Order: sequence, then C-alpha cells, then structure tokens
Amino acid sequence: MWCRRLARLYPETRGLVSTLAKRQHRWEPKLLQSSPSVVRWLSTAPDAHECSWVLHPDHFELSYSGSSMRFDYVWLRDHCRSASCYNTKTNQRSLDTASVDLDIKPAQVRVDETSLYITWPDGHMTRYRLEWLSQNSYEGQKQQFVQPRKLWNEKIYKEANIRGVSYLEFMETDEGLRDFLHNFLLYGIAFVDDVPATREHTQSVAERISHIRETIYGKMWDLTSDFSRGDTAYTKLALDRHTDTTYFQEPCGMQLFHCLRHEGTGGRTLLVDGFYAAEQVREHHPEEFELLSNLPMRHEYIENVGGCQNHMIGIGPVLNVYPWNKELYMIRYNNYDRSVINTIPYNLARRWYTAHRILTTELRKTDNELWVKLKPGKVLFVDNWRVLHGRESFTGYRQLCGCYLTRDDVLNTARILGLKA
Ligand SMILES: C[N+](C)(C)CCCC[C@H](N)C(=O)O
Ligand SMILES: O=C(O)CCC(=O)C(=O)O
Ligand SMILES: [Fe+2]
Repeated sequence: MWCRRLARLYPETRGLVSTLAKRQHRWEPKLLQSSPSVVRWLSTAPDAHECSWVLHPDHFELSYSGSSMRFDYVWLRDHCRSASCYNTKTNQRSLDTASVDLDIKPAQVRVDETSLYITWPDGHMTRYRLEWLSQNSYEGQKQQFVQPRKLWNEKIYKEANIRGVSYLEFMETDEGLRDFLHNFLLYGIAFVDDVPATREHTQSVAERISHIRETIYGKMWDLTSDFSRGDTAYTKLALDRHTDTTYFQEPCGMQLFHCLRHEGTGGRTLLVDGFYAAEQVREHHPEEFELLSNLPMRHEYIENVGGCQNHMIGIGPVLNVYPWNKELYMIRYNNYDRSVINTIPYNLARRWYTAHRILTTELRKTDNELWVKLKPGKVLFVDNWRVLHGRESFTGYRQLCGCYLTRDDVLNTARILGLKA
C-alpha cells in the first residue's frame, strides 16, 4: 500500500519501484516468512536522489543517487550516531561494540527522502542520513582515491610550471602554506624560495608545517662529506635514487633539504616520481607489480662510526597499496639499505629480482628524471613515501641541512587547511 502511495506521489518512478519489488521477493523469501512485521517496501525520493532499498536476511541494500551499496546489520548498529552511541563533542564512539548481538536484525525500517530509520529489537532507534551512508559505504570508498595525485615524469612536471612559494608567503599566510601543501600532495615535491640560508630558518620552515620527527640523525641534521656518520650520504659519491629510512618500521613521510653552501662542481639533486614508475609496472607487468606489493623485504642500518652506534630494521614490501582500492600509498626503495633477503622462500627469489629489475628500469628512464641544483635559499620538500631522491657526485665543500617530518603530521596540517589528504 505504501509503495502504491509513493508511486502515486512520484509517478515517474513507478517502473523502478515495481521492478525492484519483484526482485526483492526473489531475494529473501526467508526474511519474508520469519519477520512479517519488517517494513520492506521501496521508497523513492524526488529529483536527482532517486532511492530504493531492500532488506536482505543479513544486510540492507541501498540504491541512492545511482549507486548501489550494501550494509551489514551489525555495521548499521555499530555506526549508530544517536546520543547514547556516539559522542559528537569528541567524535568518538560510546557504544560498546562487543555488546552487540552479531546476528542482530532490525525490527523496523523506514526510509524517507533524506534518511533511513531503524528500530532495533530492544527498541533503540538509529537514524542515518542517506547522503552520509552513500559517502561512507565501502562501494563508495572503493571507487575513490584516498589522495588525489598528479603522477609525473620530467616533461609533465616541467610543463605544469609550478610556482614555488616564497618564504614570507609560506611563513605568514595560510594561503601560502595551503598552496604549498596542495602542490606537495599533488606532486610529492615542493619548494619554498628565499629562505635565509641558516639551519635555524630551515627549522622554522619545517615547523611551520608540523613538528619535526626526531631520529637517529637528531632533530635537524647536517650533511657534509666528512663521514661523520657511517653512511654513503656523508661522502662525495653519487647516490642512486632511493627513499630514506626504509629501515624504519614507519619510514619518514617528508624530508626537507636545504643546501647552505657548495663551493665546487656537481652535486645536483635527482628526483623521480616512484608512483609514476610503479604505475607503469602495474599497467605493463601486473604480476610483477603484485609480487613487489606482496613480498616483504628487510632493510637495515648498521652504524658504528665515531660515537654513533645504531641498528635499525624495517621490513615491508617495495610497493604498498591499500587493500580496498589498490591505491599506492608508499614505495620503500633503497638498494643500499636493503638487507639480506630471508623473508621469502628460494623459489620466489628469482621472480622478485625480475620484478625489482623491471621497476628499477622504469625508475632509471631518463625521461623520468628531474634534476635540480639546490641553492642556498631554496628549500626542497620531498614526499619520502613517493618520490625518490639521489645526487650526483661532487667536488669541494658542500653543506646541506634538513630534517624529517612524519606523514601523519603533514597530512593533519593539510586537512586542517581544507585539503583532501
Ligand atoms: C638525510 N640524512 C643525511 C640525515 C640521512 C642520511 C641517511 C641515509 C640512509 N642511507 C637512508 O637512506 O636513510
Ligand atoms: O647529498 C644529497 O644531496 C642527498 C643525500 C641523501 O640522499 C640524503 O641525505 O638523504
Ligand atoms: Fe637520502
């Protein structure tokens, strides 16, 4: 009867209503028999947000604005936003999920133009806005990128003609910081210009984004070719493209480089978008992409130089993708610091090396290389979960300073400024 009433109210959707009503009978005869009291009709909303729904024995199916979504009943109970289940002041759940019957089913369901209303067997009422459900469904998330990015090779990056933000804009305006972070999130690299060439000013630039991640290199680090630390970085040798701190369980998210002085030749910085290369591998060699994203590799930093004794270990795949949408979120690539492979059986070793070779070939294509000469005043920020850096060998005195930031903290600032991150 209700259905007919709705069909009268919105005569243009009558066809849809009757088709779905038939399917619904075919889909869950059990529920029809066992809970005759459950409201099972289909509802439609006017204009663009056409909506229909079906109660299945173990889940609720919703079609809203052209997309179809399914919600388990336990999920619907657990996400209840009522005052006793959810604290809107703290944005935290108060409901004890463990107290919910895992076989819970609604006693009553009603849908109007904007919302779904559920009454549970104990009388508790839950209301969801349909818009909220559609934004928070798995089906919706699956089709979305967590982070929108522009993947680049040299040509793409140069043609994008991205303007570096100036020190003053960056330090003193929210727009400056937001523009900077926007570029950083899209491209995985960004520059701030006209920074006074001191360690202290570099630190304030970093702290404008968030607090610094203190590591075995300290808070701010200095880099000269004095071999003061037991790592090739502290020499004049060339360094092939790599990401840093692969030997941490959580590699650092962002790295800053500021060249304070260089009297000599060479020493240019190399930047390569690891995700651009990885996506080429995904497209042309899907099995190898799969191997690189599944097989864990050990990375290690063992230092015993001067007064420094360190032993760090980080294990994880080269390519890291979110399980629900397969989006890349981190590349861990450092052939210097990759340790003994003892995390995979012998019969996968050759296949892993083949996959690694394919990725390396991609990363080494000259078209993918962006070379920059860092100068005093120009601070480079690198997304160390995405963009690889390296350097040309050099002569003379060269002094860099910089620091690391944690990815969570950088993204936090970006979100507070209204960016999708
Ligand atoms: C940046 N800073 C000079 C402090 C670190 C050098 C660390 C180098 C190390 N092999 C790695 O790739 O993590
Ligand atoms: O010397 C450089 O330009 C960079 C060295 C390096 O890879 C690092 O410090 O992480
Ligand atoms: Fe490095």
